[in-house]
Amino acid sequence: MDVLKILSRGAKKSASSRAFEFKPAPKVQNPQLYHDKGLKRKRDEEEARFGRAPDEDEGPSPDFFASRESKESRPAVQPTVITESPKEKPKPEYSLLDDDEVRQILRSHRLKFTLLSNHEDQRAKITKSKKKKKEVSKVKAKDAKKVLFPQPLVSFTQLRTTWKLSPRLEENLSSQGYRIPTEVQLGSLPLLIRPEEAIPAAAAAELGVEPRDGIHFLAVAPTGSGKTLAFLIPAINDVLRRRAEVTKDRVLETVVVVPTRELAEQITNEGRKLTKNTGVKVVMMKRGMEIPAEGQIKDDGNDESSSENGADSDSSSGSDADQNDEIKQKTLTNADILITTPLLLGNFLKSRTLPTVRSLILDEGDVLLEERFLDQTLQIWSACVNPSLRLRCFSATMGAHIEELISGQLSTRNSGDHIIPLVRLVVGLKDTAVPSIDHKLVYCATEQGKLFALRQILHPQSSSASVPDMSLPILVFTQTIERATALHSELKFDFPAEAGGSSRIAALHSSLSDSARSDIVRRFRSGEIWALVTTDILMRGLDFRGVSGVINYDVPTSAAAYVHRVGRTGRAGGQGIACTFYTNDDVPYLKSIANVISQSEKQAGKTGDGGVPKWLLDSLPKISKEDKKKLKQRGIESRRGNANRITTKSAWERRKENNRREAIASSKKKKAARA
Ligand SMILES: Nc1ncnc2c1ncn2[C@@H]1O[C@H](COP(=O)(O)OP(=O)(O)OP(=O)(O)O)[C@@H](O)[C@H]1O
Repeated sequence: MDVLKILSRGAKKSASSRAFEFKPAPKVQNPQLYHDKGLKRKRDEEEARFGRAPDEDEGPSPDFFASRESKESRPAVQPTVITESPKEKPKPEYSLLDDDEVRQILRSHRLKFTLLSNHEDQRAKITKSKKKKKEVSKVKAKDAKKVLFPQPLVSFTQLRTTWKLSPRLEENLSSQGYRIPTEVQLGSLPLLIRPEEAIPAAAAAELGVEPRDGIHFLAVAPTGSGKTLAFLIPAINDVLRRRAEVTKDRVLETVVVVPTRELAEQITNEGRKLTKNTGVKVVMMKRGMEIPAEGQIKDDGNDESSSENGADSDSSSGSDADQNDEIKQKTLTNADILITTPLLLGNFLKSRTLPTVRSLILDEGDVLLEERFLDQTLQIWSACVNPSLRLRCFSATMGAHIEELISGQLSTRNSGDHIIPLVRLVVGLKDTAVPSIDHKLVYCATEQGKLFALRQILHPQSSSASVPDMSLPILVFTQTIERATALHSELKFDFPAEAGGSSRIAALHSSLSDSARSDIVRRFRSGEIWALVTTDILMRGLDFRGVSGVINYDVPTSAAAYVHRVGRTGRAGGQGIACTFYTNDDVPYLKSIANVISQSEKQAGKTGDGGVPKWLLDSLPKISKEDKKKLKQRGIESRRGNANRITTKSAWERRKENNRREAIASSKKKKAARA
């Protein structure tokens, strides 16, 4: 093994490996996936036009978020109050893009908005007519008319000037280094912050919708395209806006549901950065936590966004305070925004309701509405009984059945004639594509061949045509916990002591304790761990900025799983490589993955055979629906309970080899020191 080669790819500086530098993630110049140069010029003009503060002679614009002093020193301004009657709606005091400009921007960024039906009668009509094949095309034609062209966000500065975002929130965004909105942010933010302005009145009237009371929203956008900010910014702004307009009391306003605790932790951290000095509190749901009933805890006026669980903040004086203390001892979550997994909140809820929640966000919504989480997600949804509840659902993949389920659920919640529109945004041409990265399919004759190929990637000794050149850190996905553990044991002693030894590799799966999982994620983020072996537990939503590559040691069990796994690299416009090993056992199931690769390359405008040669794509067999389902549930059958096939040597042999290696290294060191 070429130790020097390994060391030169080193990670975090440590006492033992001071000489090795962690290879930084490539700088992201532009977080957008789709933009053409012609349009960029156009957008620069837009930025010049909208990215400035309003001129004085334009008159003051209403500012709900201005500090008390500045509000007092200004002449009284009538805020843009959302009035009851649509006729009385005041005109916005800023100019918006005209229809042609909007269409041009949306098209060139490949953003498509559709108004979906969530009205019982309409849905019934569509279902009925879908049965009659002849009428399907009519329905499609009718649907095509429901394309929307809402105002896009041309720059983050425009959030403040045009969309009246809280200045503190805007400051926090800016201090985090966000400059240019990504496509999904460009499309969603105006619509989620001020739908009544983002959808032109004429278009709303033509489509028969009234966005004044908000919209339900479904967004499908590539992995790593910034969906988290697209839902967090409006959620935080809603809290600030309510505090400025209605009441300062802290109530649980938004619930964000995500499939794993790692993702909950990540979103909570992101939320806390954005809410710094705003007084908005983002809390991650933990075991044993309770949510206070409305009015149980009064707002203490502190900025608690940095406290761990909300139970340890100072309280106000008097009897309320005593009562609060008592309640807080039971670790109540005194939160504005709660981030949770379905199980944690579901366990707390039982038959309770969440009457104050106005916004339910399902991040990775498709998986939350699939069999595994469906009951708990619907339980949470039903507990959100506030008539103003708005659903926001985000993912990189979204099957048609999930959209059906959402619109069906919404139609059962409609009350009277007042129907809240359901808008879908799709970024890119197809959701089953990851255009931002290089995809490689690598054939291995045997399971041992996979191990050999992985070792070649981890420790390149000679250039090999069969495996791509990948730099560390990498994520390695296996099919089961047993296989992740076995692969980790196999590779544990591969890194020499000078490079940090076995501490450079770890395995993360659901059998570990919460604290062990958090610790591994932390060490992987910091660059201490160079190769993380895991299961599908880490495939969704996790944002490890430095990850330069993903290896599918075991083939993913669906096209969606492929999209999410490989999407852990090449994020925010960065580059990455995804390498998928396959053996003869995988060939019958490879078609859907090969299709994703081919689709991704098409979207990225790549020509040639690239990751999947045409002959392979054409020759792969199609898989039946039944087999697809079975594969998703159980994985490749021959790999189940067969973790031992991963190893080539016994643990005893590996340990012996490692000891010998370490002894040689230390004697070399001693010799060098003596010389
Ligand atoms: N406007 C922006 N400019 C630069 N970087 C951004 C921008 N928006 C988000 N990012 C960064 O992009 C990365 C990916 O964002 P995020 O995790 O929200 O992606 P995602 O779309 O939710 O991905 P996934 O589908 O995998 O969950 C993060 O590191 C985030 O900080």
